[in-house]
Amino acid sequence: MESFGARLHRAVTERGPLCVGIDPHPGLLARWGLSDDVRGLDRFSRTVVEALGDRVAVVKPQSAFFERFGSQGVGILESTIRQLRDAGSLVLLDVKRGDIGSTVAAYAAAYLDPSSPLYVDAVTASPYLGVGSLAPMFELAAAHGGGVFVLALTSNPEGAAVQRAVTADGRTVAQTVIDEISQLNRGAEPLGSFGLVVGATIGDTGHDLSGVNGPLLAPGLGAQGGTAAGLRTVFGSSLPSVLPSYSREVLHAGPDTAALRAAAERVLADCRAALTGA
Ligand SMILES: O=c1ccn([C@@H]2O[C@H](COP(=O)(O)O)[C@@H](O)[C@H]2O)c(=O)[nH]1
Repeated sequence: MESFGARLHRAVTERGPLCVGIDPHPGLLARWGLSDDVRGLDRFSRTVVEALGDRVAVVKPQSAFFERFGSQGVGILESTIRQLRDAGSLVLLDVKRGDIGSTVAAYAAAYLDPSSPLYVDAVTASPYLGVGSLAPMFELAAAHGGGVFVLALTSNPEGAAVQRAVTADGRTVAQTVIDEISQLNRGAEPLGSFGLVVGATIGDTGHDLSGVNGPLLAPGLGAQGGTAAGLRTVFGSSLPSVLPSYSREVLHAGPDTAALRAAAERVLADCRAALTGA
């Protein structure tokens, strides 16, 4: 079974370092001339898949925007996941799950077991019940070639108070998360399957990401004020592991598929330049 890290490495090599989110905000549905209901949600998601599914390395549906329509919305999420897989992009479900270990095992079964209707390539997870509580997710991901991206230093301003608090051993909470994920990726080639979420908005915080050996998902670009040029300040020598993530910045260009593709190409060019220094 090929690992998620290896599959991600290949996707980024072939398609470029870019993740685009599917975030059907009510305002975006209106901007696209769509109704704020399941029909609008379905049209929105299909349009993004049609425009980007065959060219972007990773697509990240934001589960919240599907869940708000109940079971029908979750049904559309399931079909969006299938369409993305058929189109060839990796699917990272942004669902930020976390709980006691026995419940995490059920979340793992929901998203990382190939027999589940919501099976995806990778999920986002919250470490605030302890990184160890996520072990069932890490185990199922490893067994089936999946990935898990754990929140470390999030893009929102409120995150710092918790994530940068200093623990008894002098490390920040975020650094303890970073170090535990680094352990999981030890020796993995070409890239570990366990990633971290580090916002593109946070500036230079002095955290040590050098040992992660896994993907660093960088949301916060565009609408939240982060810039491709600023990635160097946030990630320093870890830039080659960064997977930049945009949602509204690209989605604002829709519903025209050519315009969505052009927006994705523009941000990808910015990111390539920022990540390679070219
Ligand atoms: O630290 C984080 C973690 C996750 N997100 C999610 O990414 C997208 C960002 O959307 P934009 O429109 O590009 O701002 C969204 O789904 C967030 O829930 C994040 O922003 N920051």
